Order: sequence, then C-alpha cells, then structure tokens
Amino acid sequence: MKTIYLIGFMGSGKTTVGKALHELLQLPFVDTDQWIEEITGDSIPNIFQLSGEEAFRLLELQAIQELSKAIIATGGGIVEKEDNIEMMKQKGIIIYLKTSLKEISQRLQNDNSRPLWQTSISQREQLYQKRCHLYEKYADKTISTDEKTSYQIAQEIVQRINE
Ligand SMILES: Nc1ncnc2c1ncn2[C@@H]1O[C@H](COP(=O)(O)OP(=O)(O)O)[C@@H](O)[C@H]1O
Ligand SMILES: O=C(O)C1=C[C@@H](OP(=O)(O)O)[C@@H](O)[C@H](O)C1
Repeated sequence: MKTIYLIGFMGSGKTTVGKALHELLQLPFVDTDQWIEEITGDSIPNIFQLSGEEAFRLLELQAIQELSKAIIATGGGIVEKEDNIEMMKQKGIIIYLKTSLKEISQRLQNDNSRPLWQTSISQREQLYQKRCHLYEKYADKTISTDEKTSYQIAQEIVQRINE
C-alpha cells in the first residue's frame, strides 16, 4: 500500500480525519505528534519550551523517515523542511486538508496544546498565509474541509485517491 500523508494547518483536522480514514480503509493510522510524544516521553509544548522548535523539527524528520505504510497525520509544520517533502513524495500520496482560518480559529479557541497557536492574531495570520502557499505547492490532492464532517472528508479522500 501507498502511505497516505495528511497535511494542513494546525486544527485543519488531520488527526480527526486520519482516524476516520483508518475506520473506513482498515489501514494503520499514526499521528506524528503522538509518535514524537511517545518516543521522547514528553509533551509537544515541553519539547518546544525546553529544546526549541528546531529540535522538534528534527524529531518530525525522524518520524517521516521511520513511518510508512499507514495513514499518517503530520504536524502543520511538516512542510517547513524540504527533506520531509522528498520522503513523502517517494513513499506515498500527499493530501492537503484546506480549512479557512476563520474555521480553525473557532476550533482552536480554547486550545493551549499548540505552541505556535499561542501567538498574536497577526502572527497566526502570517503563518497561515505562508504555510498555505507551501501546502498548495506540495499536495497531490487538496480537499476543502469547511462545513464537512470528518467522515465526509474521509469519504471524499477515498474517492479522490481512486480517481
Ligand atoms: N471536520 C471537522 N468539523 C468540525 N470540527 C473538526 C473537524 N475536524 C476536526 N475538528 C475539530 O478541530 C480540532 C482540531 O482537530 P485535529 O484533528 O486535532 O486537527 P489537526 O490534527 O490538523 O491539528 C478538534 O477539536 C477536532 O475535534
Ligand atoms: O504547525 C506547527 O508547526 C505545529 C503543529 C502541531 O501539529 P498539528 O498541525 O497537528 O496541530 C504540532 O506539530 C506542533 O505544535 C507544531
């Protein structure tokens, strides 16, 4: 089987949709953030705070190197390293979950588990604009997610993969 990588901004639903796809396709599911927390025995906010963002990015790179043959929910910053893109392109298909910043802001209004979301509104907007450009550039398929349930999105992904 090809590895299915879900990419998209924080809160776009990569983990939630990944789990729905796992149910639908009966294929293994891995979340890179969860994988990193398991191998380090530490939380993402702690890794950012104690070791810094670059240390976290290296752990993400390791996750992409080691994981395959699964539905993989990546972190929103996976597109920051070209090496990640190369490996993902070699091993599978990249699906971009495209979600508006308005919708994401509603979903993450009480979230404090994502260090790069704990910033000002203008910093969030800047990161969103920069990242969206990268997701569009690297995705094999783009799926809009606003006003759809995770199950509808998972079904649409299956259809688009089989096109
Ligand atoms: N399609 C959806 N509609 C409404 N809420 C959603 C949807 N997908 C995810 N969510 C909610 O948004 C939040 C972030 O979802 P999550 O899957 O963790 O995103 P990501 O893994 O991309 O950061 C969660 O509270 C989740 O329940
Ligand atoms: O956008 C980012 O750089 C990050 C997104 C997070 O994952 P989600 O996209 O699953 O929230 C997590 O990897 C970390 O907080 C950094």
